[in-house]
Amino acid sequence: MTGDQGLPRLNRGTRPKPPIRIVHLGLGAFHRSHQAWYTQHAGDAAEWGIAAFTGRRPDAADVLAEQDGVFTVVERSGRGDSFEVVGSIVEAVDGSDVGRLTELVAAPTTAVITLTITESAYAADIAGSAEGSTPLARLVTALAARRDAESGPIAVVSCDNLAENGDVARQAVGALARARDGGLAAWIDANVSFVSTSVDRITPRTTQADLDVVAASCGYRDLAAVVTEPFHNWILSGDFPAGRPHWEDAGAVFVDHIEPFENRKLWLLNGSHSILAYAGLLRGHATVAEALSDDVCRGAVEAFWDEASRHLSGDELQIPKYRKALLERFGNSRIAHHLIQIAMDGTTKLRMRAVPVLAAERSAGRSGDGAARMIAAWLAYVSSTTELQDPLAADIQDAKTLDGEHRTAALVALISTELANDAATVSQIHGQLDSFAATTSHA
Ligand SMILES: NC(=O)c1ccc[n+]([C@@H]2O[C@H](COP(=O)([O-])OP(=O)(O)OC[C@H]3O[C@@H](n4cnc5c(N)ncnc54)[C@H](O)[C@@H]3O)[C@@H](O)[C@H]2O)c1
Ligand SMILES: O=P(O)(O)OC[C@@H](O)[C@@H](O)[C@H](O)[C@H](O)CO
Repeated sequence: MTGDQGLPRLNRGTRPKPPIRIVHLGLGAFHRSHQAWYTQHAGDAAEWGIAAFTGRRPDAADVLAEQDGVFTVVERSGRGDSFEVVGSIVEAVDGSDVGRLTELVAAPTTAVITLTITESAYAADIAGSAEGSTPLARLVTALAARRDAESGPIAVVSCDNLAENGDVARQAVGALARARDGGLAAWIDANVSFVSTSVDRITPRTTQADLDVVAASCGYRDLAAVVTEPFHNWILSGDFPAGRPHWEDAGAVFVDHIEPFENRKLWLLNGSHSILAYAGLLRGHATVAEALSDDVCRGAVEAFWDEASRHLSGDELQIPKYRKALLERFGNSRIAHHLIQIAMDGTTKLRMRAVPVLAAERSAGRSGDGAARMIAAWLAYVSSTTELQDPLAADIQDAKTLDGEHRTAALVALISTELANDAATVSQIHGQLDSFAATTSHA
């Protein structure tokens, strides 16, 4: 029992309600701590309201709608918490309400569509979603309405942890549009700008304990609060043909070439997160901070970083400083970032976090042992559990019916067929399976 039942519920009160000019798909914790926060901190925030749609369930929209869209961002550092009410989301909608999505995307006043639909949602859509119930299928329906309304060009901004996320979104949306109507695909090609971004702000799932802290500290009940680290970063590359908020006022950076920044973040931060997730869970840890304090996990992270750093060139990347900052961010034990959350959807994530580094090291004539160990940790982890959330969960279970190196090859194939076809790489990964837990069985 939280003891906060007598407190008033957070509501908008006299806070301004900017007009909707941004539509967001994937109303999760990260959208609230990142894009909504940046929009609130733009100098022209009064002109930019967000209508945010959930992905699979209405819950987050229901809770936020009860608060007229406002919520608390708790910035949690090693020293303490600070609280800020964010009001940039002005409408929270159940994602299944395609009518409202269509209406908003078709409006000429809407200029930007942002996405945090998870990495797997792009692949699922590429595979085809005839029933139109996935976020990108809904987006294509809404873009068709924008074309019909002659409301002009618009920007789609992927904020998911994917390499070249703008291009991935373009291809997925394009494939879906072509399957429906070639004319629509051509219109999208000519009128929709797909912006690539690198997004960063560690934001774990909110817990009841977090909500209790907000109630005790702020004197109101907020069921949509998010807890995040003070650090925030947003690098964007691409055009905004209908305008955008002045996000640079909040620290966003616009660049011509995003790839080095994307790789730095995806490999050094997300890659090491994956190592800590699988190795840490195998070794009995629950959070990032706990896993990092284990020398075996920390050693695996450092070895992977050494390899990845060789393929991240350019003074502007400031790799030593970035690595040092990551150790501090991961070590913030006041943020309970649960490894089990990071461990989800491993097949999709490792394709971007381990495979490119392993391939680059191999091409340079080195072993790529650090990257191979990330894959080995994933393999050992999926072998040790039946509770998996992964788009290829059924294939993982099938592969687990095999033994020894056959099993390893079958599991590696779910991440990269090229690696799986290379017997030396399969043996290399197989040989590392016991790196993290002697008790795990891979027979
Ligand atoms: N949380 C972070 O620290 C963080 C940081 C950087 C980037 N991101 C990116 O943001 C994404 C979302 O993170 P979050 O913390 O908000 O997660 P979340 O679980 O809180 O929210 C994700 C949203 O996407 C929807 N969704 C999830 N899977 C879906 C699917 N397969 N199809 C359709 N909709 C789906 C959910 O319903 C929800 O609306 C991540 O996958 C990642 O790509 C997160
Ligand atoms: O969000 P995911 O599931 O892609 O990855 C899990 C974490 O690595 C990720 O959320 C990081 O915390 C985040 O990318 C930091 O900005």
